[in-house]
Amino acid sequence: MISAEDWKQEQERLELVTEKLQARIAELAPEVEGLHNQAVDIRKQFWEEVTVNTSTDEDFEETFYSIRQQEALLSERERSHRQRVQQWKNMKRLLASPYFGRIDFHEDGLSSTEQVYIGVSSFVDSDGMSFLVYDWRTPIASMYYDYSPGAAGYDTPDGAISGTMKLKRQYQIREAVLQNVFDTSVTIGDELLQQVLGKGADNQMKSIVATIQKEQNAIIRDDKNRMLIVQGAAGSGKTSAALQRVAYLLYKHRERLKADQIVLFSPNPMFNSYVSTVLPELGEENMQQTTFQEYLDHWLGGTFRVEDPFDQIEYVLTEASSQGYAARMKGMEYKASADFLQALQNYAQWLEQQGMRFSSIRFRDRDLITAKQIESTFYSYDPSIRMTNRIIMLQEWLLRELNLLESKEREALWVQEELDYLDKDQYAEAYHALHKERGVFDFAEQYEEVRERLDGKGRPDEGDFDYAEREEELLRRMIVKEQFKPLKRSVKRLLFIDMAQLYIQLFEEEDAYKKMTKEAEIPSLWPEICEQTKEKLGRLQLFYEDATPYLYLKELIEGVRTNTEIRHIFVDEGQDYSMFQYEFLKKMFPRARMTVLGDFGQAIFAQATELYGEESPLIRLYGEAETSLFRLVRSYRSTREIVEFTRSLLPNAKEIVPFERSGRKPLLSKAGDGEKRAARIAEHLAALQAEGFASIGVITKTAAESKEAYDLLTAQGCEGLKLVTKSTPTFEKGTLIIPVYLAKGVEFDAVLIYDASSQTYHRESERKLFYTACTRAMHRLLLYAAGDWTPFMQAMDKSLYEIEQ
Ligand SMILES: Nc1ncnc2c1ncn2[C@@H]1O[C@H](COP(=O)(O)OP(=O)(O)OP(=O)(O)O)[C@@H](O)[C@H]1O
Repeated sequence: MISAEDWKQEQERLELVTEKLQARIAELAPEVEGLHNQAVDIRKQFWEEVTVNTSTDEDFEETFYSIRQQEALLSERERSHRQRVQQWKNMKRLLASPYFGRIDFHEDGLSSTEQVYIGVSSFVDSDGMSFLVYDWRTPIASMYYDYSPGAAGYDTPDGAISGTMKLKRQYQIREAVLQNVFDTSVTIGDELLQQVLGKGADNQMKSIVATIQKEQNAIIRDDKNRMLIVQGAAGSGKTSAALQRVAYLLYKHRERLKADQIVLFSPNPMFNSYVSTVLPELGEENMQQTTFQEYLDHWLGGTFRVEDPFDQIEYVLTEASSQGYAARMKGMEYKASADFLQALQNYAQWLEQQGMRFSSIRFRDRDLITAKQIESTFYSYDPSIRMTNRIIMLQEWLLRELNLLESKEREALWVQEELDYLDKDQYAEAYHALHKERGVFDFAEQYEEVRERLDGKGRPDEGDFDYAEREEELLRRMIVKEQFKPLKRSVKRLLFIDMAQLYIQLFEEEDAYKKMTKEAEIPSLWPEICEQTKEKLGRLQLFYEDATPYLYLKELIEGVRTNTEIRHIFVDEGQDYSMFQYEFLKKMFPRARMTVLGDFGQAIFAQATELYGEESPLIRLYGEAETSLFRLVRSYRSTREIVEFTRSLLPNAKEIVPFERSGRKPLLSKAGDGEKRAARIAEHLAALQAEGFASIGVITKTAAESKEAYDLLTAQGCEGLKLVTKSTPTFEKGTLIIPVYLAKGVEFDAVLIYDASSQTYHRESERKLFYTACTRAMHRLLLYAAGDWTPFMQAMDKSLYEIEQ
């Protein structure tokens, strides 16, 4: 706490700033309102002000300029209106809590010390010079996060500034009333952070600007490289850092970066809703949010039913005893590997010489252009021309061929028959269309007449012109054209490439595969992998592990449909993406920088990628020189007791440092099975709710287990339970029953592990799954089992938990 004198001064300053804010808001209000009306008026009057006259060229030009002028006026007004509205909104947001921090900084070489108050937005006094509040993203404010009192400094576009920080202070201000003031010496926020972290979980993530830690600040502000990779322990603030980073980038590059040029790839749709309020809370618009699955569906959904990662993981977790399991697992591993990536690149090269698969272009049960013809035309092109360019040449050739075939087709018998059978309506429709073309006839007629008069001689084809004949010809043309349309459309969409066969063709016996891929390594169980892959594709379905390689191959052949608008992509839970997916994102968004955040300790999907260290292939994506690497080891989410418990579940997690916040040790409860366990859980749920925990997660391994838990607990009289499935759209507060793979990235006040027995979690591959489930807990962790505890806990130091019999 600070001295009474200091408190008084702070209170006075807060009152002063509040008054000034109110004055500014009052000043802006009518202007904001007025500007809005003005803009609306201009829009309304737009066409009245503009005189549209196109009778002569000059009139046309005048009209054109008058429209342009009005447009410019309107857009200038709208821009200024937007700016004022933004300012006004910022002031309104500041009003309740104008700042959360202050540093007193004495810059070397200057005589005075500046008091720098820091808040979510800047507020400049009416002199236009003095900053009453600095935006947390300004360079000077970075010292608040990076230094303790003493020597300090910051970078500006004009160079580094150094000096001495004389004071560092934190504030809690609510509804413009000073609640708490802390002076901090060592790290910021310990006191404030304690309070923030001690609170209950919410169904929406919160911004952390008041308590950003130094190591997180480095991630937020790093703007050097093309690629930024963060490996961070569970609860170390990766998602939080990512979102504040978006806000920082939007501020730093506000002249050229807009929120819709940033895309966040989320682990599931529910996560989108979980993080969607952070940026608006900071006064920024939300970036675009999507999942990789949405993306796959967009490109492949028209052709295949693509399995989603949740069905894939359900298979992994529940089908161990089914036939073909080992091969499928091996296939998943291989299809996500760098080896397979290389094999596909080699395959695409091989296809440049031979082996392309095309589909014949068929029309009325016959081949118009055969696959063979297409293939030989393709391979007749100069082999030094790139594959994708040759495909374009081929496409153009096909369109030309189709035009020729179309005109020949007009004489076909079926056209005559169609003509004969045109019913009244069809004929009227055709006639109507014809009418438009008739203008051309009339013009030709007039032309001939004029020419005749000028030349003073008869028309050479006089008498020959048979209108009925021309009409029939036009009708024939229309009929054929209509029928050729879908053919041309499919050529434009490159459907003459038999992509499915091209992918299937890879899954041949070993020798063939090696030949096509420059001797790629072959995984064990290859024949079975081939069988499974072909069988699935045959049913127009794709395994999740095949979807990205398939799309990747498609792009190698057809060329990439790039998106050059996007400047930043963020990948959260980045350990769950394969190198294929990264290569793909890189190709898709050629002008974007990438931020990847993840935790290899939580890699639960088959396609996992190591993010950090020598093992990480991700560093090669843009090269070491273009990559910044960060590691976060302090965990903020859970109490010390929970972190100590969870970190001993993983062999390499000893380095994880808990934030000093204490709570109860995890509780292991042996309550028996089925109803007995449900009764015990129901008891615990009631007790936790009575203690005030509003967000509770009963975490299960699979969807089936979730359903079972839901039914048994409901039968015990538990009310208001929410069963979460992969199609649950939003994350809600309350008591959720949720499979662990859907709880990625989110957190609960209390977590109950529905079944922590050795029967449920025993395979080594399930260790990370179990770890992920336990690390969702902020304040309480309770685990249940009927028989033996999972082997992951058996070697654990007994002092790390309590037991309830
Ligand atoms: N500097 C901070 N100040 C206040 N709260 C913080 C800070 N850093 C992290 N937290 C809190 O810690 C919790 C975990 O943060 P977050 O979800 O960003 O971690 P994560 O690394 O993405 O976790 P996971 O890997 O488990 O998904 C959140 O409640 C977040 O608000």
